[in-house]
Amino acid sequence: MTAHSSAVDRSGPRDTTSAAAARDLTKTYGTGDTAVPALRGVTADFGRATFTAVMGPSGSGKSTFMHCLAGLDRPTGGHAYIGGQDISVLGDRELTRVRRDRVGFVFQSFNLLPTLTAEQNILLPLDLAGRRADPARLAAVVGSLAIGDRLGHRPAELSGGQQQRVAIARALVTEPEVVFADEPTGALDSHTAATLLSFLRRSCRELGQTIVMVTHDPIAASYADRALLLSDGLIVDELREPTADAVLGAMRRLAA
Ligand SMILES: Nc1ncnc2c1ncn2[C@@H]1O[C@H](COP(=O)(O)OP(=O)(O)OP(=O)(O)O)[C@@H](O)[C@H]1O
Repeated sequence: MTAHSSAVDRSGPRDTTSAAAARDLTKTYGTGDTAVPALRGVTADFGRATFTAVMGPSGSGKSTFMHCLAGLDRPTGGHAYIGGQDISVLGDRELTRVRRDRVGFVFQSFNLLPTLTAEQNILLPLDLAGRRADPARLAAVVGSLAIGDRLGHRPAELSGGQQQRVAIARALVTEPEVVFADEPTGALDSHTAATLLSFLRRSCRELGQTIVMVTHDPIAASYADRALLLSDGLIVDELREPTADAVLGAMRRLAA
């Protein structure tokens, strides 16, 4: 069975236009007495051009969920789909290609290469894939992130917020099916974080980018279209157009 045909079998996402999807995803670390069930059957759809925040208490499985969905880690059971393709059945080389060509990543620590300029960092994933940048896409991403006047600078010459904007541009320029962001504002002050979250929201609206963001911060989650709440390896709540207060209330109910 090819990876493509497996995406339309009965266990596949009902809505094959989803940018990403999870079906009954499970992940257990370790075995026997030391086994830790980090995901216990997570099903979710991430529609195209939507911005979802994944929230939950520490240890609830947020990072594990993102890693399994993005092909950074392998689930123990269930299926993860990127653009309708079941990535849980892929071999290592195919999975590497999916991560390189179809997924973008933004991490708390920016992960820029210090010896490269901002522009070289942004174009690095395309260079590694032997692809050329679509000039219109590059201009749209750079314009949306307002970093046009910083392209010749190296990371050390940029503020934290500017570095994270470069990292977001690097994630967006390949036109990935989905961008996964893990605590993208965790290392930034609140004002810089707000600017960055506005950029993420705009990239969703203006560039049609699908974004899945793991965060602890109810204010960060309020920039998303939807917040999924994880607890003990399961999705236990979903908030549409979440406000920071609504997210805080849902988190408090969870803690209680
Ligand atoms: N490599 C690992 N080996 C063993 N257990 C792990 C591993 N990674 C995560 N876990 C466990 O799996 C559970 C979920 O962890 P995960 O990091 O996904 O949670 P999280 O919600 O992202 O937490 P945090 O908000 O603290 O980052 C926790 O109980 C954690 O201790």
